[in-house]
Amino acid sequence: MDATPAETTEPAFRTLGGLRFSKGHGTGNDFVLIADPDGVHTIDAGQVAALCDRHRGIGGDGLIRAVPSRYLSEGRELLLSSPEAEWFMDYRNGDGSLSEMCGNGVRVFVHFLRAEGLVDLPDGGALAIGTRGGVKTVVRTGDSYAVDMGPWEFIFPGDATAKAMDSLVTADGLEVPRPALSVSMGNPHTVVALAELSELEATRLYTAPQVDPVPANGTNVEFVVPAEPLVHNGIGTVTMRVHERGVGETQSCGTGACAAAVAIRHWAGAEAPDSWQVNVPGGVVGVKFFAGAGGHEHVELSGPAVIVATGTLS
Ligand SMILES: N[C@@H](CCC[C@H](N)C(=O)O)C(=O)O
Repeated sequence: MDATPAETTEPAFRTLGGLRFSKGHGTGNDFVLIADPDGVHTIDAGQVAALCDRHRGIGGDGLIRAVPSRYLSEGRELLLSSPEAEWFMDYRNGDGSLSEMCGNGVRVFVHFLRAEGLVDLPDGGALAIGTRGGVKTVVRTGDSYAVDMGPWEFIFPGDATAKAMDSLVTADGLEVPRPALSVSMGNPHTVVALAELSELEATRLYTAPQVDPVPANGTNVEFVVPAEPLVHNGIGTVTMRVHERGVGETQSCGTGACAAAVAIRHWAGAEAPDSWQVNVPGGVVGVKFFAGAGGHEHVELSGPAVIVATGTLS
């Protein structure tokens, strides 16, 4: 019987051979990172999915290409009003789809730019980053980063102050559909409150939760349990699990943590604090609300960033 010679290179990687990559994460939300200072590496959706494959690729929840903003049409548009946003975070989900924003990703992105020697950011310094969700300013404290994520908004129209929910979510392990609130952080989120940690543990996220009505471009779904008591020393605490659009269940989601804090603060009413701790399976991130430019309330996300490896694609 003739033996078929074994392939030594995954087909999707062939045109990427020799490309350097890093692997990094923010509270367990992990990314393949590629520096493209000359704007020459087009990585298509199939290649992103192959690189992010956990069995046959490097493995990651998403892929981030670091490219000067001037090489992308979206970046050039941002440069008109924010010339300081020299670097653009070209983010893809693990299935190759685009998302407007990634909160853990932007922290890891800045850490990667530093590690590659592409920026010099002193402790306490700030860096403006172009993203498909607009320009985000990132402030460094050691190897932790705080990101001005900009304003939040409810996705579905209606009386914002009166509404407690605007959709229903069904997931394996939860007996009845649960009320939820859909919040945009540039990308879409639907936040479901559960009463007990045991319910959060019982929720199975191998398959995508069903959301009705679903936001126009799909949604990330966050399941959250408020701490008891909710507020301690002026800080609110919630525990969260997330099913991400274009990925599946992840260890953490920065924009999801912001959306979770928005929803829980809204449900808690006037006495709710502006500072939040969000516990996720991969660690802890901080969320703060503050008065931003133009009289809009902004959300700040803070947390660590880690680079674990660098290598070269075969
Ligand atoms: N994990 C990210 C969000 C990544 C994008 C998301 N899957 C989407 O499609 O919107 C984060 O940390 O914010």
